[in-house]
Formats: sequence, C-alpha cells, structure tokens
Amino acid sequence: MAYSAKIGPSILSSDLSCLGSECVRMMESGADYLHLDVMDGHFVPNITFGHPMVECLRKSLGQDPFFDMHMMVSRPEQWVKPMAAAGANQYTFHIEATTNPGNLIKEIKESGMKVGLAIKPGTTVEELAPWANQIDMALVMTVEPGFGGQKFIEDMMPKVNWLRSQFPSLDIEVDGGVGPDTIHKCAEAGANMIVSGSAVIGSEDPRSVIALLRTVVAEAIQKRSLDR
Ligand SMILES: O=C(CO)[C@H](O)[C@H](O)COP(=O)(O)O
Ligand SMILES: [Fe+2]
Repeated sequence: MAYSAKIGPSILSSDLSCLGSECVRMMESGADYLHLDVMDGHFVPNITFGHPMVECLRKSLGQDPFFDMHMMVSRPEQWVKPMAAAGANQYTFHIEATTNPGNLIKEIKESGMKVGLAIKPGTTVEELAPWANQIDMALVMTVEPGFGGQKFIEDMMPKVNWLRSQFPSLDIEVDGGVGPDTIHKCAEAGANMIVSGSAVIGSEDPRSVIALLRTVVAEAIQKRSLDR
C-alpha cells in the first residue's frame, strides 16, 4: 500500500490579500501540501488567479511546499507550460474540460509535473477509470466546482470506494465540504488526499483540525491494510 494520509488546505476561502502569509500559516500548521484553486470564469462561474500568482507564491515560499493546482478551466492544455514554469508540482485537470485526456496527461508529464485527474459530481467514475493507470492522483469532487464553503455531497463516496477497490495504490483526493464532520465518510471510502478549505482556514486552531483529519485518514488506511 503505497499511499499515505495527506492534508492539503485550499486557500480559496482565506484572506486573498494575504495569500503568501496564509500559505505559510497553513504549512506551519502541519499541512502536507497546498491545494490552489484556479478558476477561469468559464468552466466554472467564478474567477480566482492564474500562473503569475503561482510564480509569486513559489518565489515567496521557496521550493518546499507542494503545489497541487486544481485547474477549473476550459482548455486546460493552454496552461500546462506556464504552470510548470511558475513552479507548480501537480496539474489536476477536469476530464469534462478536454477531448483528449491522453495527450494532456503526456504533456503534463513531459513538463515535469505530476498528473491529477478530476471529475465533477455529475461525471461517472467509469469515465476516469481508463486513465487511472497513467495518472498520479484521482480527484473526486464532493461539491459542484466553483465555490468554497458548500455542503459535502455524500453520494460521491461510492465513487471513492470503487476507485480504491480497483486501484489500491492510487492517490485519491476528495475536495469540497470536507472537514471534521465529513472526514470519516471520506476516510472509510478510501480517500487519502484530503482538501479542506473553510473548515481549516476558518478554524481558530487550524493545527488541530489538520491533525484530526490526518489521524482519521491514517487510521482508516491502517485498518484497510490489516483487513487485506
Ligand atoms: O475546488 C474547490 C471549489 O470548487 C475548493 O477546493 C473547495 O471548495 C474547498 O473549499 P471547502 O472545503 O470550503 O469546500
Ligand atoms: Fe479545489
């Protein structure tokens, strides 16, 4: 079992005028990686930031933090090279946004980044499955992409469960409405990369929330390995 519990705060709901210091605050609170939400106002009805911001964050934070780019954009092909040059570590694109996932996976790998493949709540996991052996991470959205602070959609858990049963060592990420109230469902289903925005950022004690999320997931991973 190659995968481990990792917690990646989404900085979407932080004070964006202090993005650099918010990222530092999350890393100092025990985050394993940073989940950076890129929205283009076209694939989703909201706009955030692009590669110039990522480049500034990389310069200010140094080489250490792992940047998981959640690309909620149409034509994700166009940002692969700029994001790689800006210092992104993983490029997670939506399968709904491209007609040629195979070529995009190849381009991302050639540019030196890891590959994440995301599905919206309305997309079946069978659409992702043919690519699962070529990617580093599968992202099962647990809200409709576009906004932080939405309610967790529990109906997505069978997708996670199925992916874990079919691909025992794949990194599986959940994103949207995940926090102390919903983490048990995600962990039991088999997710190991946990994005949490408002529950972590809005907490007075982000360190404790991150530690709790990681403990729940690590315990579920251990239980699964004992059950095998
Ligand atoms: O991709 C996203 C929204 O499209 C965000 O990563 C996600 O919503 C995280 O925020 P929260 O935990 O508050 O739901
Ligand atoms: Fe996200």
